[in-house]
Amino acid sequence: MTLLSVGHLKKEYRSKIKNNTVVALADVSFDVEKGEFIAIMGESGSGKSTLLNCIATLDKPTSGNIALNNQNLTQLSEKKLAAFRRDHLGFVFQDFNLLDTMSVADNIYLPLVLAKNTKGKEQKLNSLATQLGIQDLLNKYPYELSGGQKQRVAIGRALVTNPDILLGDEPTGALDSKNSAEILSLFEKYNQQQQTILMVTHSALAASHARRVLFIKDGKVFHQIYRGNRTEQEMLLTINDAMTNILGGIV
Ligand SMILES: Nc1ncnc2c1ncn2[C@@H]1O[C@H](COP(=O)(O)OP(=O)(O)OP(=O)(O)O)[C@@H](O)[C@H]1O
Repeated sequence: MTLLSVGHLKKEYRSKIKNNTVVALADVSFDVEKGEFIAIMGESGSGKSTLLNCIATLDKPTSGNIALNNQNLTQLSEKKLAAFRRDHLGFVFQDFNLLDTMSVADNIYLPLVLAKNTKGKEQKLNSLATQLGIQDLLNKYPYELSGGQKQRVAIGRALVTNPDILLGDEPTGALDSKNSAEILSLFEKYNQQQQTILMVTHSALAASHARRVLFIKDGKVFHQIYRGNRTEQEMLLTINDAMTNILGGIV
């Protein structure tokens, strides 16, 4: 079943000062099936974050369509978009974006509180905390945590509303290799439970955990690799080959 459909997406940024235009996305089209785990790769400036921000409804495309569950997001009002983000999307960022003035538990509760949907919140928190291995951190504050711990909390906050899709912008970008591996195996675990995930990354190693990798170049989807039956190691080699042969090795 198609969950997300991106059609002929174009995004131009106009510079008011220099009066020039940057085409961040020229013509991007792809579909995401429910339960997929997709990594988006491309060299710096290729438009990965722009694409993710348009899907996240944080940025407006110049033209084209984005539909989630057949609902066209490019036509929703600002007010409806805020509710849409809250109810349907989960976000994980490179720099965690936790609120330092709130405990770990309250950070995870926050999306439920904003949605006025706090029924059963303790049970949801406890279940996530067990899966994420953060039971002992719930009364701590984000500034007391390591990067890996912060990202596990951020995943809890992203998933507490059962979002249709989990969006990650370089979710392992600020982590060392051990913590990156832990976060990626959590992504894989949730994906095995049918959580749809779309993640932007520079890292071939991170992308090798995904089931499909899309390469963005010249503002378009230039190439894609399905993992199929490849092991992570085989997928990593395939991604590295693609980066060398197709993108010139500069992702
Ligand atoms: N708000 C903005 N105003 C003007 N130009 C922008 C803006 N945001 C992005 N751009 C330009 O759009 C292009 C794509 O940027 P984007 O951040 O999406 O790339 P990226 O692939 O995520 O890069 P990186 O990997 O370095 O984060 C770049 O040329 C960038 O300079």
